[in-house]
Formats: sequence, structure tokens, C-alpha cells
Amino acid sequence: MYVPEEGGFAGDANTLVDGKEGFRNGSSSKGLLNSKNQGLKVSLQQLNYNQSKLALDRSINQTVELLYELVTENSVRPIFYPASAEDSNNVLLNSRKAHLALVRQNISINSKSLSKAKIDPEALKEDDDEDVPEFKILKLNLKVGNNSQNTDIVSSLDKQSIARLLEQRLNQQVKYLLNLKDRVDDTSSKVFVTGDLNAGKSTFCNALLRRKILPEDQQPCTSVFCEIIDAKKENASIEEVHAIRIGQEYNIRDETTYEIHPLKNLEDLVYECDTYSLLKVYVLDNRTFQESLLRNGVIDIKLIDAPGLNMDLYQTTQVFSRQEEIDLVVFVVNAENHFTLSAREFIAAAAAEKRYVFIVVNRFDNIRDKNKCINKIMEQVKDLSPDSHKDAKEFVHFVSSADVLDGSPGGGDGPDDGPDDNSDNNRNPRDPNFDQLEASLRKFVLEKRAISKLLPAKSYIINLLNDLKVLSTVNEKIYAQEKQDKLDELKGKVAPKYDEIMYKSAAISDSITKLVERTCSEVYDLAKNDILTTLSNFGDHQVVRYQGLQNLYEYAKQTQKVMIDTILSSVQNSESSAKTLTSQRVDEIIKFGQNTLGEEFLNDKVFNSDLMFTRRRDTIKKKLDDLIDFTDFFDPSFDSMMLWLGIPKDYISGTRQQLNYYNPATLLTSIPKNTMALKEQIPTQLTLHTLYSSTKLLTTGALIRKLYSLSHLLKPQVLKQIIGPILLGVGGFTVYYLINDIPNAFPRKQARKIKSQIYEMDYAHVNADRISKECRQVLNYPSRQVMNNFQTSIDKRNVEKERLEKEIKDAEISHNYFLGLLDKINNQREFVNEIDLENVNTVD
Ligand SMILES: Nc1nc2c(ncn2[C@@H]2O[C@H](COP(=O)(O)OP(=O)(O)OP(=O)(O)O)[C@@H](O)[C@H]2O)c(=O)[nH]1
Repeated sequence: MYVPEEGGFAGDANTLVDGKEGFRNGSSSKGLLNSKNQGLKVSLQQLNYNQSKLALDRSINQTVELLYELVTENSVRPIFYPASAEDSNNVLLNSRKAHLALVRQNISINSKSLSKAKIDPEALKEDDDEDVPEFKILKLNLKVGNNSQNTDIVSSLDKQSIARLLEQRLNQQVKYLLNLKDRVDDTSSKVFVTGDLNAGKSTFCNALLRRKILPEDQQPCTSVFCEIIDAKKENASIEEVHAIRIGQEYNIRDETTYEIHPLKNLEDLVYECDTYSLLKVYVLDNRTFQESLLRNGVIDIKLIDAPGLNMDLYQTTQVFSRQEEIDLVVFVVNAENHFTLSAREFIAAAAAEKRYVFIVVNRFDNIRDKNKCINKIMEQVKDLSPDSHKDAKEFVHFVSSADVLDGSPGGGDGPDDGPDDNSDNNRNPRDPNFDQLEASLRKFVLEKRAISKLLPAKSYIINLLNDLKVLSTVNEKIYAQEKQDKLDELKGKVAPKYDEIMYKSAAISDSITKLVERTCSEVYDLAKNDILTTLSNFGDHQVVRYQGLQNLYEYAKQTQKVMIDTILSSVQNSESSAKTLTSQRVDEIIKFGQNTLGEEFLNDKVFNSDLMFTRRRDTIKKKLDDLIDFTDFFDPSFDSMMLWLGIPKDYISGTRQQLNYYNPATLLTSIPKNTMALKEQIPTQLTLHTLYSSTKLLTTGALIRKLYSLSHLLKPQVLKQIIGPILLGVGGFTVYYLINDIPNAFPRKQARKIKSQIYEMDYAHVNADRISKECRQVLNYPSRQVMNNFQTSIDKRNVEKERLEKEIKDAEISHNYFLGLLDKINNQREFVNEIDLENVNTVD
């Protein structure tokens, strides 16, 4: 403990003075032994300190790696951030309550995605209710400084915007950690004196220096940061001010980077916040190492007098942003005003890394009811900085800084009032509280250096890792849940729907194909039969009326035309029945689609059967040889002659059969050898008609035979005489028969001619094929329409399926990533927690 009256530390002389053991020199041998032991102890502590420093450096590097990893992950798959919708004024200290609210209440409210992921806040609560971590560092409340008008807008942002904010925050942390590393490695300590406007910060700094260096004023004055540095060590013992312009990078060896002013100019310079960003105030403190805080012989201490917190937003932001560069915060609060909102916010922000904040309750002399003031302040400190409250004797001080210099002879206005004078004279012996404060400050900065210098870094890393743990836990749970939800959705809804539509599509495609095939072959058969039947009916009868030999050519032409037209009309008939059938089938196909796809089926095309078969049917007329030949009019035949003779048609056909049966050749080859054989050859049961026919034929046969035998009897002379008239008779009969047969012969012959040409052309097949092909073409449209609709539906479901599958994959990747990250974070936390600083009280 530093005892100002003694000018040294009582009982714990473990502070080095410029590398040597300090301020008590025992002359006895016991003292020498003690001194050796002490040296050993200090060396050991130094070793521990260095090890802790290295460990912290390492963990900073690893935490930076984790942050980079998170930033990358966040850019690929936005990280869920449980934004707080609570009034951020109430969560200044990132209280447990605030965190619970954050995790339990807002998780499903604020993020659309979170609510989509259907996170059960209760599920999160169950986990470690007692040990619910808090967002101390990664809190995104977008509040700047003490602007109470600023509302928390994070809760109203979408996932992407929050992800971007988070990315910024993570990148800031990287920067912060790198600064922290510099601070850990830096052998000097920066003591940051801040507090509300007019709280007496400058007066307090002056009191520490025992000199009126910084201007004190009842009006707000310090608006530029003043860094008070030991001139002896850093500026060749020259007392002066280096005023650094805004935006300028300070380099003590480059005079162009600053302006040099005498100390007395500080009165004016501190107001020039529009010109200068920092005033480096080099002062000499010629007091003893034991008395001087700046020149303590142990480490370089820089005292920073900051502008009042509630001066303006810019200054306040500046003060807040200095956090990352400073090792120790001395917060000066006006005993008359207690903690303002800005003060609370500043201490809350500092708590992210600094477990201990020196709280100087200044202007205590003005307080009448001192106990009441103490109680009230302590109550507030308990909330604001619990660790400082726990060790209040060391960290909370009620003082009157103005009295320190006021009571000193000469007012402490120059460096020479230093060590050579009696330093006790520079203090007001009536303010032991200030002595206590000074001693605690020295002890904390110089002796408990591991705590004052390294602990903030450790606390910061731990807090950051805790935040990362919260973030990872929340994300791990969300992604696990999201993966499960999406899997359920895929398996329960999307995949079955997809399979169903695929199955239906295949089935419908099959049905449609079969229907089209059936229709086409039906149409083909119908058309072919129709044409062939029409053809087969030709030739049996006259198709136009015969109007005598004088109109023979017209008769022939018309017969020919009617025959061709009949064929064409049969083709037409086939086409129109094909149209009707196709139309029905188109409706059937469309119904397939409508019945299966319902509203999804888009029937934007109207089928118009009138448009079918509008092309020229065929070129039959052109192809047929329509030249009428003389022979076309004659077609002598047994049948026609019989018909001409007036024998009924059915009788003629029966007779022809008999003729075939009994024709001479047949008869000759089948003459029975004997009567028995003949008897066998005669049918046992003969119809009357047959018998009748046979009798007639036999009569005719006998007649011919008679004629034949008669011809043997006829002598050539006789023949010569009768042949002429016979031939004339037969010729006349034939001519007469032929002329009379013309009306039947022509259609018969023409029919044969047309038939043979048509068969040659394969006309029936060609037309039936053409008609069925057109039907197929027409049916292909609705078929394609239905199948396209199916494809659209399949595509839609496939897109949905693929989207889900991708989301599941992403959720799985994220889930695994956060599981892995949690592992790394936990390892890192363990590692940092194991850095034991409390037991390392050493100096560089
Ligand atoms: N009674 C009393 N007055 C004090 C004490 N400390 C400072 N003052 C007075 O309070 C006023 C403000 O002091 P400063 O030191 O200028 O306060 P500050 O916090 O530095 O002010 P800004 O830099 O402008 O924010 C001055 O008039 C001081 O004399 C104290 O302990 N007791």
C-alpha cells in the first residue's frame, strides 16, 4: 500500500524503480537476503506476466481468426442475430434480464427468418437458465453516444440488413482486438480521465500532477483531448504542447505533423476542437518516483484528460471510441449531480472489457450530507460496475480535487516544486481521501499491472467469446431446427407432391399416347374401309342414266366423273368422321389435364376442328387416266350377256359355278371309270335349284355336243352354203349384244380401270394414312399442352424441391459450422480463462 506520508509502499515493496527494487533500502544482511528473495520473486512474476501476455496475444490472434471465419460465413449464409426490441436504455449494462428478453422474447418476434424457423423460445430457455450469457460486445442497438432520441432500430431490420450490421460489428471487433494486442504489447499505460462536463476532470489531473497545467473553468472548457506525458522520457525534458491537427498522424520526430506551443497556450488550445484532435502535453514532474505518477520509474504512464461526456455528440462519440486504446478508466463524477445517462452508458460500454473502473466522486467538499451521498453513489456503482463496487475501497473515492492544490504552498505552478522541495508541502494533508485514491491508483497501475493492463484484454476476449458463444448457440439451434423443419416439409409435403406429379405425368402421358394411337388407327381403318367399300360397289350398275348412242361420250364422261366424285366424297366422309372423333378425343385429352392438375392447368388454346383437312385433299383426278378409249365401251362377258338376255343375276352366279364345275376340262379329268364311281360323284342331296340348273346345263351341253356331232355330218359343200348366213347371224347377234351392253359395259370397265389405278396408287391407304396423320398432328397439340402443363407443374415442384434441398444443405452446413465453431470457442474460452492474472502482480 502506497503511503503518501511515507512516500512509499508499506508492507509490499515489490515495485521496481527503473528496473531496480525501489524505494526502501535495508542496510542489514537480513535486508540483503530479503532483497535477493524479492528480486527472485519479481523475476518470477515478470516471467508469469510475460507468459500471460503471450497467451493473451495468442488468444487475440485466434479470436481474430474466429471473427474472420464468422464474417465469411455471414457473407455466404447470413447469421441469425437475435435483435433486442427492448428499450435499450434499460439494457445499458447488458443485464441478464436483457439477455433473457433477448433470447426468449425477441428471437421469434424480430427476425422473419427466426419466426419462419419456428424457434421455440422456451427451448432456448431450458438450456442453461442459470448461466445465460449476455451480448456485451456484439450488441447491435445502433445507439450512438448519449443520444437518447435514438431508438433501437435493429429489431425492425430484416435478416440481410442485420447480417450486414453484424458484419460491420465483427469487423470492428477485429480492429478492436488488433488495437488490444498493441495495448497488451505496449509497455506504457494509458490512464483515461473522463466524466461529465465540469465534473472536475482537469482539476483532478492537475491534482495528480500537483501542478496547474490544465485549464480549469466553471464553464465547459476542455474540448480537445489532452494527453499528459513525461517530458523527461519522451521529449528531451522540454515542456511544451504538441497540437495535432484533425486528420493528422502524429509523429514526434516529424515536426510537420504537429504544432508546438508553450504550456501556457493550453488555456486557449483546449477550446480548439475544430482544429485539433489531440494535444500532447509534455510536462516535467520532478517529484520523486514514489510521488510522481507520470515519472514513477516503473512504467510510462500517460494521463488523458478527455472532454466532458455530454459536451456534444461528436465529442461524446470520440470519448466512447477511445475505449479501445486505454488501459484504465478514471471516471470523474460530480458528487452534486451523481451519474448522468451518458455516464451510465460510458461505464456500461467500458464494462465490456474493464472489470474495474476507478470512480472519483469529485467536489465532495460541496456535499453537506456526505453519508447520504456516499450511499446513493455506492448504490449506483453497484449496478454500473459490480467489480469496482466489490472492491470499493480501492476503486471508489470521494474527494475534493480542488483542495489538493489550493492547500499547497505556491499553488503547484511549476516543475521545480518537485522532488527537491519537500513534496509533502504540495499536498493538502487534510484530504486523506485523495491520498488513498492516489495510492490505489499507483498500486493498480504499477503493481497490479497484470490486472490493470492485461485483465481488460482478457475480460474483453472472454466477453467477446461469450457473445460468440451466444451467437453460435442460437444459430446452431436455429439451423438444427430449420434443417428439421425443412426436412419435414420436404419429406411430408414437397417430395410426395413431386413424386405424385411425376407418377401422374407418366401415367397421363401413357394414356394420352394410347388414346392418340387408338384414335389414329380407328381413323385409318374407317377411312380405308370407306374408300374400299365405295370402290367395291362400282361397276355393278350404271351410275348415270344412259341416253342413247348419240350421247355416248357424255355418258362416258359423266360416268367417269360420278365415279371419281364418289370416291372423293367417301374420302370427305372419312375426313368428317375423323374430325368428329378427333374433336372428342381432344376434349378427352384436355380433361385428363384438367382432372389431374385442377386449377394449375392452363387451357389457353381453343381447338377448332373446322381447320382440319383444309389442305387440298388429293390429286386423284390428275393422277387417273381419264382418257376414254373405244374399247372402254365393250366388255363382253358371260354374265353380262346373261343379264342382257334377261336371266336373273343370282341365277347367273349359280350357273357360273356350275359351269366351272362342269367345264369340259374338269369333266375330262374327272370322268368316272365306272357307274359306281359316277354314282359316288353325284351329290347325294341336290337342291332343286341345282338340279334345275344341272338339267339346263346338261341340255346345253347336249346341244353343243349335238352341234359338234352335227358338224361331222356336215359336208364341206353344205358348210360352204350355210356358214355365211350363220356367221352373219352370229355377228349380227354379237354386234347387237355389244351395242346394247354399252351402258353396263362402260361403267364396268371404267370401274375396273379406276380400281386398278387406285389399287396401283394405294389410294385407300394413302388417304387413310393422310387422314390419320393429320388427326395425330392435331391430337399432338392438346397432348403437348397437357404434357407442358405437367412439365410446368413438375418444374415448379422441382424448383421448390431443389430450393428446399439447398436450404436443408445450407442449414446442415451452418449447423455443423456452428457446432464446430462452438467447439473452437469453448476451447478458446478455456484457454483464456486459464490465464491467471489475479495472482500475477508484476511489472515489465
Ligand atoms: N468545490 C470544488 N470545486 C471543484 C472541485 N474540482 C473542480 N472544481 C471546480 O469545478 C469547475 C470545473 O472544473 P474543471 O476541472 O474545469 O472541470 P472539467 O471536468 O475538466 O470540465 P470540462 O473539461 O469543461 O468538462 C472549476 O471551476 C473547478 O474549480 C472540487 O473538488 N471542489
